[in-house]
Amino acid sequence: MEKQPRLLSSQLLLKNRVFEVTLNRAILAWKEITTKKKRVSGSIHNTFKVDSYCVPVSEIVAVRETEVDSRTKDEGRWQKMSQESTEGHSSYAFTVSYVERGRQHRWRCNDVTFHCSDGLLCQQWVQSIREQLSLLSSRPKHLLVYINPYGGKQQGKLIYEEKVAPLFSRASISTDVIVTEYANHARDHLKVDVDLKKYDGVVCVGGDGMFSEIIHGLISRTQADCGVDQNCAEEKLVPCTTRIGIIPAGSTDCICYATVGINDPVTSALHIIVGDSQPLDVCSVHHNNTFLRYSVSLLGYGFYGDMLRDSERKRWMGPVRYDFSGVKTFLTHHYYEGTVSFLPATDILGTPRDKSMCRAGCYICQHNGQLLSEDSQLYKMEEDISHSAAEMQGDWQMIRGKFLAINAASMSCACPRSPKGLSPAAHLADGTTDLILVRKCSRINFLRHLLRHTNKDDQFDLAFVEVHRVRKFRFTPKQCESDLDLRQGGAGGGKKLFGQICRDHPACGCTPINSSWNCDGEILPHAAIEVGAHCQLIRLFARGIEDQPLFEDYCTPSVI
Ligand SMILES: CCCCCCCCCCCCC/C=C/[C@@H](O)[C@H](CO)NC(=O)CCCCCCCCCCCCCCC
Ligand SMILES: Nc1ncnc2c1ncn2[C@@H]1O[C@H](COP(=O)(O)OP(=O)(O)OP(=O)(O)O)[C@@H](O)[C@H]1O
Ligand SMILES: [Ca+2]
Repeated sequence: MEKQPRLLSSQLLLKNRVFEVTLNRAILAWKEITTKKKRVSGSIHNTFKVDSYCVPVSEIVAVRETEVDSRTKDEGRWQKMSQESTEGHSSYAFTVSYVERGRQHRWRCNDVTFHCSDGLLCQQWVQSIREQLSLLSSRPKHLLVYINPYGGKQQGKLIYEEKVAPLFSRASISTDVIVTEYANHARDHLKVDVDLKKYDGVVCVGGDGMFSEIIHGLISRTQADCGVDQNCAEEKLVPCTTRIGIIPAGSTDCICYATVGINDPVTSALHIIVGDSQPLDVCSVHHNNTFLRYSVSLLGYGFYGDMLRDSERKRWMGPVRYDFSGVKTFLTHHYYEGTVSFLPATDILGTPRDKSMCRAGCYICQHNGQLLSEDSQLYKMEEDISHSAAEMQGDWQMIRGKFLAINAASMSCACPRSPKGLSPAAHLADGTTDLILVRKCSRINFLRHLLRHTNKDDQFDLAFVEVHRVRKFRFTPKQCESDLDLRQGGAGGGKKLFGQICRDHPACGCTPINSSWNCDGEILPHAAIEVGAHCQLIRLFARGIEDQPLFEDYCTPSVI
């Protein structure tokens, strides 16, 4: 690795011990060298114990001059250390706030205070660190915050005021805060009213439903500004440039959990402050060439759709509603007939059965997404051509059957209920979704499948379960299948008829013969849908789940 030139180096006091403190463009480091007496088989030896710590500049939250309490002044120590430097008998200090890693991907903001012998040196340190921080161009300075006061356990406002706002102000981030007054308030505000150029990002305090509002607002706004028609399922959507931060305060918080590794408000606030960026795939859902919704986590028909429909009536219960409705839906054991057709993603790295998972800096996402380089533009054009060629050649596969669940997971969907998620090897930004088909089976077998979401066993390694990594898929419930046959027989004309039958058929999407689609926690109004994955359409203030260190020394700043 290239060695960075030193910007500053001084001997400073920390907790009454002398440290050599150095700053370069990338790292703030401090190292203590003390002589200690050690008794070895009866005789005394002098040994050196070296305590060294370092913090990447990119993980420094802020630096400030600190008032030194006269009772704790380190004058005596300074005199011992150097007669010269303590001539004025005064002490000055500055405090650096930085990211400290805890267990299970938790981040905390920790402080370290260095004492200097003179005020000028202290100011020089503060100024130098601030200069380095100001060079970090990906950090947000001004944010628009939406708080859902009714999400999860209704703690959104409190969480923001007590845990997040103080960190933002320490990091000199200014905010405009809107507490939502009704459902879709944030979505509609973003769609039309907000001057997005004023902000470096949008933050939502709430759950997956609140996040969904934000992405609907931002994506629709971006398409409208660029003249893209969302109703056309074949349109290539324009990526949103405004990054989104999620402060988890919902019931499932799966998007936060799967992109950060934990649903913890302080951890998420710190990822926003350091200016992380994680692209995310988005699926568009259409019915009969009409746009319905976007999905980033789960599109689930059958089990998860029925569970959601039941749980909506129990909102008053808070997050446990999902467990009640989950057990009830499990006991009901409904299956649904229909046809799933899908376009497998054959030209990419990775499969849903991989043992390795999507992690921070994921190579598979980078490769499959071919981020923003000139090559990638070329690649994308070729890719588009080859996709449409594949579609025309009829690489679509079709499965007709009776299903307990049809799930499309565009990310792992890891959450506290299932830390590995619905599709553990799914990728956040590879431009695909994992289509999981659970065929009709006995209750006990379905329970085995569900239980495997919570332990190390493979939930796909069962005869009645199959999983495909796809770019697009369609579902047609049995009641609309006659139309599907027509559609395959004749190109354009069939499409019109498909819509006709679906709309006129009383059983389509609204009677108990069919299930409903759970689209990131919202019920869709139609059972017959057409889904397409859009690679890296949005960006979050996150970095993906970090690999855990091999040895469990979680006490950052990292000990060198
Ligand atoms: C025996 C224990 C089995 C546990 C199986 C747990 C599997 C959990 C998989 C979670 C997947 C979450 C996907 C995320 C979806 C979000 O876009 C959406 C919006 O927030 N959340 C939900 O739809 C809310 C989803 C909430 C899912 C709760 C499912 C609870 C199932 C309970 C089944 C119990 C059977 C017991 C039989 C005696
Ligand atoms: N002021 C408000 N009043 C009523 N509903 C609101 C308000 N603001 C937002 N909402 C709606 O509340 C719904 C649920 O919110 P949210 O996602 O924050 O919590 P949750 O459903 O408990 O959590 P999760 O989505 O993680 O399961 C969202 O669909 C959102 O549209
Ligand atoms: Ca994906």
